[in-house]
Amino acid sequence: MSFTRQLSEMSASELNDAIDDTNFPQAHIISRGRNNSVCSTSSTSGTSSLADRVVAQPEETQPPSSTGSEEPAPIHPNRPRLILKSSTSIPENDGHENCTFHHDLELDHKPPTREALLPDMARSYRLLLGGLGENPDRQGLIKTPERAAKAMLYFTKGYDQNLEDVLNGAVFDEDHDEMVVVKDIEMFSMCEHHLVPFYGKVSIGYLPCNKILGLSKLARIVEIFSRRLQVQERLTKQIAVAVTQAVQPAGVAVVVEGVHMCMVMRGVQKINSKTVTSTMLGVFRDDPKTREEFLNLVNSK
Ligand SMILES: Nc1nc2c(ncn2[C@@H]2O[C@H](COP(=O)(O)OP(=O)(O)OP(=O)(O)O)[C@@H](O)[C@H]2O)c(=O)[nH]1
Ligand SMILES: [Zn+2]
Repeated sequence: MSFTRQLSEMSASELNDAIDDTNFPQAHIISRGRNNSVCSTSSTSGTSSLADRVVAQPEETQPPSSTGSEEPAPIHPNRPRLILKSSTSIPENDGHENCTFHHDLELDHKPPTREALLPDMARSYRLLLGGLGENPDRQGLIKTPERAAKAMLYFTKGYDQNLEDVLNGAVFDEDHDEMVVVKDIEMFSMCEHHLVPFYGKVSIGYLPCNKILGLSKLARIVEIFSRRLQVQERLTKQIAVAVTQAVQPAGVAVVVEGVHMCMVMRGVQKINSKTVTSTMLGVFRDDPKTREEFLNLVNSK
């Protein structure tokens, strides 16, 4: 079973199940604003040494490895590698492992590509225009159904992507044991309740265990999961789980700050409110110093 398929199929509760109980995400509130992504590496010193901030787990409490003996021994034996539980609840591959659209939305049809959906989608938009009392045949609207269908496919193009392809092998063996943070990654997503956008920024940190990830791949992971119909909480968790699957680090931290247009343009109409969600796994959850170091880096100018 490919790890890509596991993630694409997971509901929020399945993601929770996949994360070892000791690493269940906690919520933190932060607020700040910056536009550009910044990659930071931080050295640990003095009282915040690596040994201090790692909470070593006794052998018997280690989460079971999904790959068994294939896991390389960590360079730092007292740093537990964060490994997802084997996803026994995930059904076996039925030959549609790349068809994440099918799996995420639990639809019956199995389109060979999502582009094949365009004609039906365009017809639906044409009906919608009629429903609005518009004339879909007037000059300005004649191509609108097709344009809107293409736009919607773009907004949800993450359904066409999978983690393995996106990583493209850019996982490197490296004896680096300090925190890596890529912050302020722009994010555009679609609220699954109202089909209107929410947007904002994502900050990701991880503590490597012998493996590092190509930096751009963190932003690409954000794209995989933000370009779908989403809720912010699930998006946050999926990003953290994907980073865990990619490099099995000692810990992963993800903070997402989002503005939901369903709360701005309609409904409660609160134009200044922001939603902040976080997922803290491994040492980021267990060790307050590590979490604080991450949040300081995320909040620094
Ligand atoms: N938890 C969560 N809720 C979301 C997200 N995006 C939208 N929502 C909420 O989904 C809820 C849907 O509530 P409903 O009462 O069914 O729909 P509604 O009548 O349009 O609700 P209002 O937005 O309050 O007008 C609203 O409270 C939205 O704010 C999200 O990413 N996470
Ligand atoms: Zn909404």
